[in-house]
Amino acid sequence: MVLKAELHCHIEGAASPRLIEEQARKYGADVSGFIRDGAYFWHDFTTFLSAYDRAASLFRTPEDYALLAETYLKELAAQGAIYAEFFTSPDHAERAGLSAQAYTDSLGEGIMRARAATGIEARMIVTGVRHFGPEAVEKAASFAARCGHPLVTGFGVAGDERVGHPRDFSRAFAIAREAGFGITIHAGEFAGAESVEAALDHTRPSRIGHGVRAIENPELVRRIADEGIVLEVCPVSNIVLGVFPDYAHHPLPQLVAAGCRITLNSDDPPHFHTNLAREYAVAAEHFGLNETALRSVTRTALEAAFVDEETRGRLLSRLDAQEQPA
Ligand SMILES: Nc1ncnc2[nH]cnc12
Ligand SMILES: [Zn+2]
Repeated sequence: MVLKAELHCHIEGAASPRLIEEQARKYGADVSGFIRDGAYFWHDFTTFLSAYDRAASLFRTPEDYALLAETYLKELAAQGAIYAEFFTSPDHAERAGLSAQAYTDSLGEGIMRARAATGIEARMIVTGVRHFGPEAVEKAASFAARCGHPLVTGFGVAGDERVGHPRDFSRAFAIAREAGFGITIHAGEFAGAESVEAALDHTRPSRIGHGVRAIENPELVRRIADEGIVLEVCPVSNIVLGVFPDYAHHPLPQLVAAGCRITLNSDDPPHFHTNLAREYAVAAEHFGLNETALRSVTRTALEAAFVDEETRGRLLSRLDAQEQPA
């Protein structure tokens, strides 16, 4: 099995419907508005985001979050992943009544449990939510900068790309860069190439969440390739959310052919009926990536990971060891 790595997954979006139903029973909440017959139920990006918010509201204690992170990472390790970064959202935790610090510490506890059980290495990317506004995003960046958690190594922005403009978040990203965090921003998913270009210009990320609609502007694709910006591509998410009509129209092969560095990610796995193994299988089946190409996707993820060089070295040699014929 090809060793894998995931850089783009929202921890609240990784909660299975079953876990949400358990939480709903625990807190006496009604989830019939967004879960039916054991599956998430929404019909577009806006109703997906509201299902996401409602699911997130059912994680209210440190143990809830530790269990969520531990469960997600153990499942990932079982799919052959040796490394994972996931997006955290202090805003969602605070809206559920938990402090950002307690939230982050308990997710960190889940990471340690999963690492003890499976060896998987994981880090957290604190994110601001675009449609919660610039002040909220700046607050998330300031929290990340002062939280001092050793497993928080990145800052990003997610949420509704149709709201606001990257220039609104340049101060938040300056705070995060100042603190030495890796920088990634969602762009080029529900807005076009101009949104990706603005994200590059105003937030200077080393990675872009999705970024796939950069394909609309060949100049921009060349810039991404030349600058070595890594695209956190989420193929199944893009099809299920209707960013592209089908895999035949997904630009991943063109982006790779143009020299862009890409990784494969599940984004919000149970919402899109996917997981990391499925993303790799889709890339093999629909984009013609053979085992060597899939392994180089994992290598790109490890090279682009927001992780210390010693850990990066250890992960890369695990990948290389798999390459040597037994
Ligand atoms: N695919 C996505 N795009 C933007 N924000 C998100 N939050 C969770 N999943 C997301
Ligand atoms: Zn995402």
